Amino acid sequence: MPDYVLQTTDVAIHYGGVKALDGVDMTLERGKIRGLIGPNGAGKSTVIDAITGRRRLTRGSVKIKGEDVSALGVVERRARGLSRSFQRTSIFGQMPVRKQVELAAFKMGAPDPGADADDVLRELDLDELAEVTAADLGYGQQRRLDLALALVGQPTVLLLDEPMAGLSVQESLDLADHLKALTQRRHVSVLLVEHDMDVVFGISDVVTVFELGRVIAAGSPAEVRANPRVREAYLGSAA
Ligand SMILES: Nc1ncnc2c1ncn2[C@@H]1O[C@H](COP(=O)(O)OP(=O)(O)OP(=O)(O)O)[C@@H](O)[C@H]1O
Repeated sequence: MPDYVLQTTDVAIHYGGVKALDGVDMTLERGKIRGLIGPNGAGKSTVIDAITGRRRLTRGSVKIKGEDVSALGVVERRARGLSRSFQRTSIFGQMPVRKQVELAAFKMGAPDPGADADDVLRELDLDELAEVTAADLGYGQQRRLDLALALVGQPTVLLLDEPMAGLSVQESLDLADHLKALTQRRHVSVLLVEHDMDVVFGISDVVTVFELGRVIAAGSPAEVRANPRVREAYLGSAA
């Protein structure tokens, strides 16, 4: 049986009459990247909130490493190896880069927060900026700092909500390369919500396509690209 670090079964989140999610089955294998795509309002961010425990499920279950965590809160799920980044940056402007990464590592329970911070900063090419105040970083560097904050503490599963938002093409490709290398080196599994299709199809092992709160396709990037329903609903004839 595959080694699933994450599994959602029949997950539904309804807001009154709005079915933000309705019957989502999804898995994530260890060390793999699953890209989540779909039009605005399809339910991608809600899936992340369902997994982290930020939103209560109307129906269904979420498992981390085989354990049903549906009844657990955000902090308890974090302690089980779940980490996330946000669409909007979560950095503290006036604190130097290394200090806040070390603080995040400490909060995540890393045995040696300083060493963990140094490791992650090196892997993301931020080590030379360690003493710079975060507010003085360029936007692309701030997005890398966001990723560093989510990566410390050796999470098992990383949930990334539009990590490339606002980056130039070159910056996106650069961050994508780092992300791919990091998942392999750190054996972390990633759920990646991202509108940049070149990034999603370039680095994901598997891709899930959402529409109106439901999964309309899932498979390898090549399978998803070739799926007629996906081409019609989302990618357009040029895909
Ligand atoms: N708190 C809420 N109350 C009511 N409806 C909500 C709430 N949060 C989300 N929704 C609705 O749920 C649906 C899914 O929203 P969600 O933000 O998950 O989509 P998304 O795929 O992440 O979109 P985007 O790509 O624009 O970020 C939308 O119809 C949205 O309006």
